Amino acid sequence: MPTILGQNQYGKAENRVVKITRDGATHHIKDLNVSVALSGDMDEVHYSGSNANVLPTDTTKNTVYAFAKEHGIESAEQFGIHLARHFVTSQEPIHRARIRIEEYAWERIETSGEARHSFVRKGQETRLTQITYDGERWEVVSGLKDLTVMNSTDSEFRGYVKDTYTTLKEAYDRILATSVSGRWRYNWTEDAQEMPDWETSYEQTRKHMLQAFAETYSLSLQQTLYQMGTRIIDHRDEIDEVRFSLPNSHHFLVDLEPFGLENDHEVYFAADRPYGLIEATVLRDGCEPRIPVDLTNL
Ligand SMILES: O=c1[nH]c(=O)c2[nH]c(=O)[nH]c2[nH]1
Repeated sequence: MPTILGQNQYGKAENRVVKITRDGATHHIKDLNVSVALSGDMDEVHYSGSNANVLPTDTTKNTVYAFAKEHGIESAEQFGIHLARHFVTSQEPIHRARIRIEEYAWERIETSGEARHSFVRKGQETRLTQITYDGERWEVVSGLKDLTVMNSTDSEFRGYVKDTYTTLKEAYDRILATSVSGRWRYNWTEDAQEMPDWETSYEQTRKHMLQAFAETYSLSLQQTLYQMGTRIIDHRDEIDEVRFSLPNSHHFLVDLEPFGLENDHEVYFAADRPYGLIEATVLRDGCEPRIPVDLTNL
């Protein structure tokens, strides 16, 4: 049966680009997911396998990252227009470019200090609680999940163990990003104490967690986690135990040198997996750990 080629397009999908613009101590962030689809004179690559008209999808990816540096990201629309025009006008066989962009919104975490490089993703988190009562004892464990936060500086990771399989380069200034899953256990007992104001307790616990994340100069995510837990225990008398499960959402600096561009901690590739997973409980001294080790069981 003879066949003919119908509509076709190709390109690199879901290029996760994070652009940090540093204005002194105030950083600005643009976080995009950019998909490129090109079409034009592409019959031959399908019919005979000739790649003579094919700009590699790998190149379309590099272009996204290089343009983030060269032209900046003022808006997703402006960035998409730039890219689409580039592919169609610079490559004769390419007649049409479709650039799809998802943009993730970030809000600044306000802190008491001068630094303005900490952000929380908008509209993401889910608040949780679990209440257990056996006729005698109450246990209230509350928490949250999917609270995504980022520090665009003030994070290092170095001085770690190096064995035969270690290739990781020491980081002196990296992005620290995570999606917080946390649970905290209340010490409330019916007879002994007035009931906490649960709404205020949640708001304040969340606030201390975010501020500790923002204000800790991080030597590891483990250290940041411990600071977040400690800040809660120190400020909230009604809480005896905090457990966190923190994925380390890796952001890799993109090598723009092959394009003659310097990347001074500006353009990052946001990887979704694999990720480090850092988990720990922080306890008020003398209290028993009761939050399960695996938070998915709660
Ligand atoms: O904060 C970190 N803690 C680690 O244990 C670790 N391991 C790693 O490869 N990167 C990091 N980062």
